[in-house]
Amino acid sequence: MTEAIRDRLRGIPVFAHAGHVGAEDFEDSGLPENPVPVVAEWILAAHAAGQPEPHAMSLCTVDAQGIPSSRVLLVKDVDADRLFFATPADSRKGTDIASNPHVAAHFYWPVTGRQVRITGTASAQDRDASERDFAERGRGSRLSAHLHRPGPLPDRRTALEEFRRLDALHPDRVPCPPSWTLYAITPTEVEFWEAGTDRVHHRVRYRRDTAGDAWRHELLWP
Ligand SMILES: Cc1cc2nc3c(=O)[nH]c(=O)nc-3n(C[C@H](O)[C@H](O)[C@H](O)COP(=O)(O)O)c2cc1C
Repeated sequence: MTEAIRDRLRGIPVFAHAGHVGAEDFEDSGLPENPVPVVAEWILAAHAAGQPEPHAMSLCTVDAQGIPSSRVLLVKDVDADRLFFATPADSRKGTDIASNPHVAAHFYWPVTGRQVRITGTASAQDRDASERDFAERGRGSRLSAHLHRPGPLPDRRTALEEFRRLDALHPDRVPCPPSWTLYAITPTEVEFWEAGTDRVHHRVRYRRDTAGDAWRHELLWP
């Protein structure tokens, strides 16, 4: 008889690769006032430690009926206050954000044993910013952005044929689809979590006060 799934799952090691990249330093060197640039630092630290796609985050949106859904997206930029991602505005996530801007984002980097959870609001950026983002994508990504269509796909061959048709149609410049949109997430809460020895993990939560311009932080029990 094969080993029960339950036993197999419970036998998988956890935090085996956590590198403790600056684990103790994060608290001891004094916590920064603004957590947003630290998210970028943690992405880059995970990249340096060999984490594949360290800039991939899950993004949870909520539809007009209050039903949540999540998916993985790549972070395109981080500035002092915001994280940026790009997607079609008429996608499920884009439609959700249009009716409810509240989002949750999440990163987990096994190689550094860290996670970051973010809550905030998402807003569409202007056409110029969206077209600039599109222009910097690779040719394959630019072409495949034109494959985004509402409704079901009859079969996979249809998508491959359409990709070849678009490739021939746009031998040089690939136009930016009108729905392609750069979004900014403005966090109101950011929680940093780092695996600690003996499972005494580190947790620091930042929240913006009601005025929205000052960050406050506190340590949380593991
Ligand atoms: C690693 C990874 C990165 C992704 N990056 C993006 C992205 O930057 N933009 C995007 O629209 N979809 C991206 N996707 C696909 C999305 O996860 C999702 O399937 C798609 O956007 C449709 O989502 P929706 O139907 O909820 O709107 C990525 C998927 C993975 C696994």
